[in-house]
Amino acid sequence: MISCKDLHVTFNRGLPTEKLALRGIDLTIPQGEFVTVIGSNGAGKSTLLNTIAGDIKSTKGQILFGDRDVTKLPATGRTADIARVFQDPLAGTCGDLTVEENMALAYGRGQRGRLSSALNSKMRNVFREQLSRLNLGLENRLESEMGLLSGGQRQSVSLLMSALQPSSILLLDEHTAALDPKTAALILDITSQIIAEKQLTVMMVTHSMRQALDHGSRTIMLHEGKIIFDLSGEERAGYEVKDLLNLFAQARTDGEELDDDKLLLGA
Ligand SMILES: Nc1ncnc2c1ncn2[C@@H]1O[C@H](COP(=O)(O)OP(=O)(O)OP(=O)(O)O)[C@@H](O)[C@H]1O
Repeated sequence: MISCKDLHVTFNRGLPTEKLALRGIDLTIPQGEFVTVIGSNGAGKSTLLNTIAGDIKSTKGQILFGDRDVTKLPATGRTADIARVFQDPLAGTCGDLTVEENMALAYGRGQRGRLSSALNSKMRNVFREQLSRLNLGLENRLESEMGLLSGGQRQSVSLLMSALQPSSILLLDEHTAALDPKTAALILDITSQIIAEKQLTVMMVTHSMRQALDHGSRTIMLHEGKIIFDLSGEERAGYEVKDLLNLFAQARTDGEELDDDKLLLGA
């Protein structure tokens, strides 16, 4: 479970460039729930994920994993709980290492205290089996340098690496945005399979309202550092993209319109 209580983040505090990026986020995600996160540019989506991961320090409020208060814990103290996949396929893997070496690093996280990062045939079999799920032929490229793979192939491996880790939380920050539509669909499919198999608690940021409604069981929308709606259950099941746009319009009492082309075009 992830709980954020009155979470605030201010960048450049006290400077003319001060920016209130999160303004009191109250959010509880039970273990095993898959939440999609939408919002216009600069709404605070990445800041929220990065603060939960410990890369950004909150200025006020609390973050709990289950009943454990992790607010003051640095990112390194949270890596056992969290797996992440980023928008940039280069961000989650090491280009100079081979596919199997990258996967061994993720696998090693789950086997602490053992000589698990030394590659052996059992591990290679696990990696081959995982990679064959992708139907990209990567099970035959264990010894290829990661840097030689395409963006989509690399993102697929990042995702499988998150499944090899022992973590219970998966944070996906627009992880299909840089991919072509066919590869993006494949990655989303594998994402859903991994989430279901591991019963992960998931936050997936997306600019596509359609994707946000089609995946997971709950959708939140951020705007100017606040959650402006939180949809789940039957209400969400009957929603279409136009309904999300209407909700956004209703939440903006000042009549402001959504002017994020990416969000709208990615409908
Ligand atoms: N390190 C930083 N220093 C100063 N301001 C920052 C920093 N990181 C983010 N911001 C600002 O905080 C606000 C929220 O940014 P954030 O990246 O979380 O938005 P986002 O919803 O992920 O947007 P996008 O969809 O464009 O990626 C923005 O105004 C952004 O410019």
